[in-house]
Amino acid sequence: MMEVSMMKICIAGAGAIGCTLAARLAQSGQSVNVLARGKTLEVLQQNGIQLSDIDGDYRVEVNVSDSAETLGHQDLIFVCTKAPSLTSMLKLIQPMLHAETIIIPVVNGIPWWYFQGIQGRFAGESIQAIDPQGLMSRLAPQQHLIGCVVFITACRDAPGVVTSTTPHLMVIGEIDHRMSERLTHVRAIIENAGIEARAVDNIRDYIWTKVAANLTSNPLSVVTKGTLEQIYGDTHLTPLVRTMFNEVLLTAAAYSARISFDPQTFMEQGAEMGAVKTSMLQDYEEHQPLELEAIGYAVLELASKVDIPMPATQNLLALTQFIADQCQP
Ligand SMILES: NC(=O)C1=CN([C@@H]2O[C@H](COP(=O)(O)OP(=O)(O)OC[C@H]3O[C@@H](n4cnc5c(N)ncnc54)[C@H](OP(=O)(O)O)[C@@H]3O)[C@@H](O)[C@H]2O)C=CC1
Ligand SMILES: CC(C)(CO)C(=O)C(=O)O
Repeated sequence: MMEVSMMKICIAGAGAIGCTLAARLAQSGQSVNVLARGKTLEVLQQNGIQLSDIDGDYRVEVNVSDSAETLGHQDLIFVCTKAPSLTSMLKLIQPMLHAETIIIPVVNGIPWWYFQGIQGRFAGESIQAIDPQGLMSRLAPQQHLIGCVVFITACRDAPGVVTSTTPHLMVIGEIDHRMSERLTHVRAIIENAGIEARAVDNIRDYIWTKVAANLTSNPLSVVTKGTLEQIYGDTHLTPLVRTMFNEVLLTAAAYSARISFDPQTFMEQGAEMGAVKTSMLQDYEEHQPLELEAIGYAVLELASKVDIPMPATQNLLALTQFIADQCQP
């Protein structure tokens, strides 16, 4: 393990991704604070975090609280909630911020800060689907943010107990595309925790890549209850998936994003992942809110700004929304 200088680190949200990160960071010698609640808070206080991943099994102690005031000022906060909980978590972490605090949202979908930190036609605009009042931008101002795309597959078996069966990769980038010293430092901290970490000057390209994957599989999985092998392999579904890929790739291209895969190869690899349920199908089955705004409606909004029609995606999102609404208590 190489030497990296210590930072005061907090994981805000102790679910599948949060526990994976917290355990790996704590295992690497970082002192990790965790902001958690309810049953997870109790379990973490009593037993710590139990993680099984491809490198082994860990049980780690972490300093955990449901009070940001108690945890105090932090240098680095990984916000690890589902997209619908992001605003409330950004409110909760306010007491932990100091002038130099870095906030890394580890959340799927188009981020609220998409038009911040860059020039161009839409510079500084809010995304209505995610942050209509600009509240998130006020709670987590641009200078605190580093963007992130997470390629970790993790499952919370029980509160504080997480299994992950794939290699870990996190891509991080400044939202204004600078290769800053703090970016290098954070990359080293993540890498030192045994998670492959890439520091990039084009984080939005990675965001589009991940959104394309999520948008073509997650909503359709809720409608069909299909697994990844069915969505990307069943000939009844693949024409629709291909059409949605084309729509999202055209939109990404209109924002000059370079996507690093071709749809055919991606679909073949997706089908090979087997009987995997998407996270959105899992949320649906657990009656949790779906990440439709960040993964779906935000993309439609971006498409309409540049006059790209996305009829197949739009129809599928409407269908998904209808099904999700039936399941609300
Ligand atoms: N899991 C995966 O394999 C992958 C996930 N992602 C993305 O990463 C993000 C995080 O996902 P994941 O870890 O799976 O989500 P989880 O639902 O497992 O975890 C979210 C955690 O946030 C906690 N939380 C939410 N609001 C609060 C709050 N106000 N106070 C305290 N805790 C709070 C939840 O607590 P509680 O349990 O009490 O509700 C939960 O423990 C999502 O955007 C997801 O799409 C990306 C790639 C893969
Ligand atoms: C497995 C994958 C890539 C499917 O979109 C995913 O990230 C999810 O389930 O949310």
